[in-house]
Amino acid sequence: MNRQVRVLGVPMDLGADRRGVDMGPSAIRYGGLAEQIESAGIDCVDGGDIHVPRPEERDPDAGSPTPGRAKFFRETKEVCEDVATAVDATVGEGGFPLVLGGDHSIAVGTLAGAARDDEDLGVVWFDAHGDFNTPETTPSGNIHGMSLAAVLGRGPFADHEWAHTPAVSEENVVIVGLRDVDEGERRLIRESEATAFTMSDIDARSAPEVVAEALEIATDGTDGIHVSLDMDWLDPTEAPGVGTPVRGGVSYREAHTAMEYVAEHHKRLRSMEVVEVNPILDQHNKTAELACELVASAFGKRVL
Ligand SMILES: NC(=[NH2+])NCCC[C@H](N)C(=O)O
Ligand SMILES: [Mn+2]
Ligand SMILES: [Mn+2]
Repeated sequence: MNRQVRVLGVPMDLGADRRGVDMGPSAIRYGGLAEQIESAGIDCVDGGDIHVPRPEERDPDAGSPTPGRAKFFRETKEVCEDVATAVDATVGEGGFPLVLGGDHSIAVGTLAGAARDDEDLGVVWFDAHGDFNTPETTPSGNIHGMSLAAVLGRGPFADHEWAHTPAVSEENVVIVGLRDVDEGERRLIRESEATAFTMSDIDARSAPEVVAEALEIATDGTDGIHVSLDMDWLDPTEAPGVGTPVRGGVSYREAHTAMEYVAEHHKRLRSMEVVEVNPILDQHNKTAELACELVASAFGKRVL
């Protein structure tokens, strides 16, 4: 990577059921983010945090297209618009936005800000989950389980300009590491043109092979790629500090190798986010520290 990295914290917990994920950005900074990025030989500045409404300022049903089925819709929109503005400015100045969550709903803002009207953007979504629910299919009403569907303009998100990012086409979207999918969400993923590599694919073919293909799909015919790293992609033994852990995730080494492959595409890399770190559920900040290490690998840090 040859650009200056600008760190942007988003202490967002509106899109998730588990309070504590709002402390993710501090935990990641405290876990040594700046040092790790600098050890990869990359210049880094901290752009501070985006404001997230306090609990007493929130209304769970305001603005939701289906009341109760997309909780904190209005507040999520406001935060994502601010994230988009900051990411857009960073990209515009030739910097590289690294967005720290917070829950995965912030991806809506990151992608809106990273995208450019006349360009196509590829997305690699490292996650145990598809985040492909819509307000019609969600079992929880939590927007972090809908963020990818929102970006793609699925269901009622089609009518919401802040969420739907037309620069991202389904054929350039790849989910990697899928192992927990809801009933209605399964149908949406199957019918979509997005590619989903499950943990079974990784078992059968190896993580490096699957990740290499995912990057190929996301870069093929696009002008840049966004990498979205949900820490629950990893096995909970490595990353216990997440709100929705699922057994059977990738190992520590597989995750590093994947990020090393990401680094090989540094010229196409437009933006990255690391989400779902919840220090309240963590063990001695292990998950946040791992997040910092993985970022360094994605930015080119190597063993030798
Ligand atoms: N970004 C995440 N951790 N998403 C978890 C989503 C869980 C579940 N599929 C839901 O819709 O609520
Ligand atoms: Mn996710
Ligand atoms: Mn997840």
